[in-house]
Amino acid sequence: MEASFWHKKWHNGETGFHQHEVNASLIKYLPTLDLNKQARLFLPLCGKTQDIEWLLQQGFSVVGAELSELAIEQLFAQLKLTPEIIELDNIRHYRNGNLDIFVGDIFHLSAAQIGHIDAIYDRAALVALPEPMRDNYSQHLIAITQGAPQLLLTVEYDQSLKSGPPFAVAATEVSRHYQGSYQLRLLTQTEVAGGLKGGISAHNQVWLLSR
Ligand SMILES: C[S@@+](CC[C@H](N)C(=O)[O-])C[C@H]1O[C@@H](n2cnc3c(N)ncnc32)[C@H](O)[C@@H]1O
Repeated sequence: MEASFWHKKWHNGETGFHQHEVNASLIKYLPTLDLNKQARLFLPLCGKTQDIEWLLQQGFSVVGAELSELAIEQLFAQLKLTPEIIELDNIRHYRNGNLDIFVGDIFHLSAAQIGHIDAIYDRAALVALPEPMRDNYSQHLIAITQGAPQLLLTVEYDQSLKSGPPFAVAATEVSRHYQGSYQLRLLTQTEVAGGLKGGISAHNQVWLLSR
């Protein structure tokens, strides 16, 4: 997906992926990461997800990466926080208290900029990217977080029936990206009620990727 695709989506308010409730799988399965109370979580391709506010309320530090500055302006407004904005090479750092958001292309974000990460929460990030980008994304994610454990949400359906995003990511693909760095555990698989757009049968999966 080109950057222009996402900028246009945010500009036109076509953000059907944005959930108005905290993600139920995050609440249910976050304890499987066995984090301490002050842990620092990374949300790649974070948008303006409500999950950020919930994680901050639990006492965690949150780090995000997002292409759209509009999304992050909306996020800080939603949180009623004023960001300090720092210009870095190729990326802009919005921060306030326990919240750090890097605005720009995640592929420009370095391990030094992101700092220590205790765990990754990937909701609608891996599945937002077309297949050729997913190989680079998964390896980059491991590299900049030193292989921090992950809670990973994926969706599986017949890709020939619909184009992404979200893209179908099968269990075999999750293994291909991550089995070299993690132990993989499928925590749950549930049918998408009513199917994806157009009623296409689909399943959501939640993975725990641990060391
Ligand atoms: C499907 S949305 C998911 C947003 C969020 N994770 C959520 O659950 O609401 C994907 C997001 O990734 C952002 N994005 C796409 N490509 C990106 C990239 N290369 N670097 C950083 N963000 C990117 C888009 O702007 C979009 O907000």
